[in-house]
Amino acid sequence: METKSPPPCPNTVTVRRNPHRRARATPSTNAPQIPVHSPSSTTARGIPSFPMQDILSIEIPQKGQNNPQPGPSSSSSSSPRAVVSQNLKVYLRIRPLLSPKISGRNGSLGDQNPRLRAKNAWPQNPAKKSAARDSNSKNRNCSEVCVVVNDSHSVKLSPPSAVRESKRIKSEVYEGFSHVFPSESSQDEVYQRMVKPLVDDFLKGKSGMLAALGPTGSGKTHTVFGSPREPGMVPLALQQIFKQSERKDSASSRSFSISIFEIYSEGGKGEKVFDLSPDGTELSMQQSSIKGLQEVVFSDAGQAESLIARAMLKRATAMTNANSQSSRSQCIINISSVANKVDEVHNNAVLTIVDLAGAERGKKTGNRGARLLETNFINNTSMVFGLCLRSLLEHQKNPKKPLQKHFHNSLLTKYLRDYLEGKKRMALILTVRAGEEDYLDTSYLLKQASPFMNIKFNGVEESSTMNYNKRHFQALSRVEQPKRMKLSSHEPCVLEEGKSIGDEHGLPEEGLSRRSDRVSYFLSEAAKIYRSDAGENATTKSDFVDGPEKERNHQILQNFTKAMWNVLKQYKQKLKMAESEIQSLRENLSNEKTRNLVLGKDLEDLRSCCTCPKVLRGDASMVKICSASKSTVELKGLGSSEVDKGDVVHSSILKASYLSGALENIDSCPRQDKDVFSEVSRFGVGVANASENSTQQNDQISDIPPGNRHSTEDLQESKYLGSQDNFLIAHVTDNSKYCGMRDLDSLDFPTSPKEDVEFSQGCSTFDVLDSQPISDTSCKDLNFEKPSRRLLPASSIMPRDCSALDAEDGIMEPVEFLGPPQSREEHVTFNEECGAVDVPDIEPRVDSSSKQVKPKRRLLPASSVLLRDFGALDVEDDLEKPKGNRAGRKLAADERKTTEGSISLLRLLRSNLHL
Ligand SMILES: Nc1ncnc2c1ncn2[C@@H]1O[C@H](COP(=O)(O)OP(=O)(O)OP(=O)(O)O)[C@@H](O)[C@H]1O
Repeated sequence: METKSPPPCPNTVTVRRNPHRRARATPSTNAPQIPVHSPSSTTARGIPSFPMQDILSIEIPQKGQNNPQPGPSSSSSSSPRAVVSQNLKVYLRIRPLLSPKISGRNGSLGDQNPRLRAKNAWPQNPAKKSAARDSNSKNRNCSEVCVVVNDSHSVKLSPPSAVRESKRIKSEVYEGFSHVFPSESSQDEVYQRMVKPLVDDFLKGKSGMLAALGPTGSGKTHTVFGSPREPGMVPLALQQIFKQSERKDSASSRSFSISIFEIYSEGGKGEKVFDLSPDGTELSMQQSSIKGLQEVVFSDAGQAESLIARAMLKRATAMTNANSQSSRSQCIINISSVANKVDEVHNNAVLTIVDLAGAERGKKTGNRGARLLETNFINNTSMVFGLCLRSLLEHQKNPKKPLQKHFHNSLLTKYLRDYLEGKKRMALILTVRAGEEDYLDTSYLLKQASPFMNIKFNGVEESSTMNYNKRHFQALSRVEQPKRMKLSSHEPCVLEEGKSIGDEHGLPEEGLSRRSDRVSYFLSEAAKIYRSDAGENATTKSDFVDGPEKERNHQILQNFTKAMWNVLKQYKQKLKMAESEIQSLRENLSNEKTRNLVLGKDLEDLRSCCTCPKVLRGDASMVKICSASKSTVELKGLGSSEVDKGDVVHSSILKASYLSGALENIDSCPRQDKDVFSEVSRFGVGVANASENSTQQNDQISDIPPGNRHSTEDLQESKYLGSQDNFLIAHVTDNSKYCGMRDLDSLDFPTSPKEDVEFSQGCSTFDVLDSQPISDTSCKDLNFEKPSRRLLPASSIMPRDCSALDAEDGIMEPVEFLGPPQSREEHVTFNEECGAVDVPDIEPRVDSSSKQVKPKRRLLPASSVLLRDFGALDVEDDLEKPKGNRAGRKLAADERKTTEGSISLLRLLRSNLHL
């Protein structure tokens, strides 16, 4: 280093990259020495100039910006709060101009060696020679060095005189560097200031990255890897890592792994990733991670260094005019901490060091062909790298400006995406050569990279810590996974655990259902989580969080746990309530069962006491007799086709449907139905049959027992007014004396359990199910004696006048069957005055259990109206009409014909009754 100040350069212009600062306070007495090369120094030789630059840099701490004071302490970032708004650290290292000795070693730089130049110089006139020597020595001082260190944070870049004069380019000052390492800086000094803080952080569990940028031959590889005599940052870092690790007791001794790979474009044909570790092969990249990358675990620095040395031998290099051993690839080294049970808190931190291939200019390197294509790849990667950082900077300046996705454009930037997007902390080391001929490269690099020092890592530390904690938690979860599975698969263990918690909190443990066990399990899990979280936080936060924050986190966790506990308590309360509800329901059920048994017994007793005919026993038939006032009386009767089963009360009364069908099939009917038929037959009433097979039925009338036969033999006409399922049939007998209840003889008894017969006005209650034939025309309370019979209240209000059922008068009530006996309730309606009997739809059915019940009850008001004045009807005409819809399928049509049928029926009645 020269001790003389250079002559003042009149054209010097200071370019400020950072905003101007205010005047500073009085400089401290121990201010750093003014750099001897300071161009701003206009003072006389020997008098140091005012250390303005240094003072400015000392007092420039901006809000939210880390103090760029040199020294390990400034960047140690021991306090995470100081790191939160840290700026990107950009260091600058100036490669020394090669001494003759060194230049001899490096032939490619021979042109820089004055001695070699002198050697190759043409023989000159001694006078001229001495003049030239003087001139050269003067110019060399100025032109040989284009970069001059202003202070530890700034440099002055001076263009070569030729360029300065021709292009009027002025000197520029680049400031704001975290530290400028002058050419005489040793590797160790660089390490101490630049890398040691990163390694310290790494050992504390924080990831970090250092990338070396610079033109080819500027000393990146030298800085990163060094040489055996001058080990670089990687070997020094490894040494520190193991030194620090060895200092700790054996219990906490940690192991580390190294992965080293390169991204290379062979002949510029496309990027490839090669694993540089022993036995490493070509790799592929997925997203931002490299698949199959070997991580070599090592236990001492020596192993690691030998691994690095072997990797360097594998790395792609080539000789160029600028560098005899120029790197042709981007090399990435990852040093990772390996999981250790004792020291889990430091897991997952990665220290990444990147040695980029130096930007090249073809003119300078002399590369051609494939080598030139490599140059393109190298320059492209450098450019993309710079674009990513520039985009990040612009995004930070103006958040509205989206972060560009430049990282997609190269594998290196893809891999380093998190760093290039400001998600992880990184540092840059710019290497430059100070030679005159390096001015353009140096200028380009400084212009490109100096703004990067304004990149901030706001909140990165926090997020880093969070990510770290998250990863740590995930790692713990992964570790704990088998344990939990084991617990869940071995329920006794879980319950035991829950038991202890239950004991602790007074939880019930006995007599609880499986749900309660689960609650206990959840409680125990919650307690476990709480305990593990509390422990984890205790260990994790102790490293990163100071008192108040720790206290706050503790509060949060405590509150969360309280809330969770409350929820669990509520759940327990609900569970208890549900259990008591279940208990009461169970009690109710048992009560009901007992009651049911008693009732069943009573029923049995009643049945055994019952003396009425079987048909009546247990039946729940109903007869509804409508009065003029529409009051209905229901007679419940009796007889159950399912008596034997004892569970369904089968009702049966009058079923004026499928008499024929029933008769024909009477033998196949259930016993009780047969009884019904026989009972009904005593009424001796001819009734219509609505079944489709009426012809057949009529043919088989002869099969009817004599006691019943008269009712069907007297059939003069059977008119089908309904379909198979819904019909109205009128039967008229010659015997005008058949009337009222006698007519019911011909009704088909439904097998449905419950049937109603409604009588119109004038009918009293009558119990159809008397075993005796009804001879009394008075329908007053047709009360058939039977123990199980129940009269509905309506019966009491029934009119006593049952003129409509005057059997003496032989008034045959039209009987309407309005539907199949689907229903267990059927109605026979006797219309007012003339007592039209409206019987609900009855379907011919032999087996009562085979069909669904479908009540269809139809009252035909039109019929009753007509009945009042049926003298006006032309009965004869209707007698000529067809006998009904035998097809019986057109339900709707049949229903429409009901009125018609009624009319016909009335006509028939009229003719029969000689009205
Ligand atoms: N600070 C330094 N002190 C002594 N020698 C150095 C220094 N920096 C670089 N050199 C030497 O300069 C030569 C080129 O350096 P190096 O290979 O590290 O450059 P580079 O930037 O990696 O170039 P490339 O990008 O082409 O790989 C090497 O021989 C190296 O030993």
